[in-house]
Amino acid sequence: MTAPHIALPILDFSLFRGTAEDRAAFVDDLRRVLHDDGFFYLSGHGVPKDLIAALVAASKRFFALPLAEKLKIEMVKSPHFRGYNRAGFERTRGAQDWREQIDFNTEGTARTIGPDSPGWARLFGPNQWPEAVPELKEIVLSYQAQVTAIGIDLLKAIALALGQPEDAFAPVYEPQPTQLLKLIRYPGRDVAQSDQGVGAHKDGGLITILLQDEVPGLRVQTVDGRWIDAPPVPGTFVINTGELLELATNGFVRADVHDVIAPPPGVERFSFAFFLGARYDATIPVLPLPEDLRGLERGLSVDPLNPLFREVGQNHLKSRLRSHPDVAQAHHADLLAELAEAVPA
Ligand SMILES: O=C(O)CCC(=O)C(=O)O
Ligand SMILES: [Fe+2]
Repeated sequence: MTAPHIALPILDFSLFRGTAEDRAAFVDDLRRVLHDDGFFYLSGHGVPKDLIAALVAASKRFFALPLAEKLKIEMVKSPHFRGYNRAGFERTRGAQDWREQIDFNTEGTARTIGPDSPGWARLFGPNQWPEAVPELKEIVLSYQAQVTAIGIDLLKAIALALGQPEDAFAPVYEPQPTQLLKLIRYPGRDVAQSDQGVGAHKDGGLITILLQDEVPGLRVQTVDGRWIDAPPVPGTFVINTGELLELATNGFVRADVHDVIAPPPGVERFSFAFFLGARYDATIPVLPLPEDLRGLERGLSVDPLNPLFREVGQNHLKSRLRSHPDVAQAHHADLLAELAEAVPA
């Protein structure tokens, strides 16, 4: 088998943590990549190999459990959109995604909800942890902490690349960013009822840190509309910028459309997607880019079927309600009515 062609750039994060000269070189490369590509591989990230191996192995143990065991933590039991979903139970633009997954977010306690609480206040709460794979909790919390630290460092590098002070994004993520982590298994095309592993979409947060196991399937749409493959490269993460960064930079930073094609019959694919997002009560400002970069802003592409809100909590809640109609019906029917008014079908 020949090695897959790697079309996306690879950046070495150890440079950003190195000498002043290395750091400046990393930031220069990053500026170009953010504008031209929106997606890149990150090597030299420093997350221990053992922790990654433990996460992959524990996740595979979970997905190999009998369905009844996995359903003990089914997402529909959680008003906070945490837990397990069977393949075909999540939707992108209304069409079924053929992947099973567990969603975790920042471990917390539910807020008391009153008539004046914003809808997004319902998103805070505890995760659901599988009793049958008890080690998963410690591994997930430790991995989540590691990728959060990388994401925050990357946001500092991005701020510098945009001619801002390195803490320019701190007001939207401090003291507690959202930390959505999805452990994902894509069954082969013998099980999937279409080739949609996950349908074409942009990620909604600030930055996504994706760990791929061994099977390819991720595709990215380039600025000229072509689709390119982003196969796994050992020792790297795939990084992509989300819609909040596109909003903050008036489109200087690309948030690329991407999808996942279901694997061939009999083959399963595993991936681990971490979405670092802003605080739910934050509003995304437009950064004052330096003159030379401002000339390269692309503006925002407005999709009437998927309006983007600068209010982070409202944005995130909208995407959760649409992706998980079963959870929405079971716990948030009142919010669905409001959403229908805001976004005509
Ligand atoms: O599984 C992957 O490789 C990517 C998943 C993805 O794009 C997402 O969950 O937003
Ligand atoms: Fe995505």
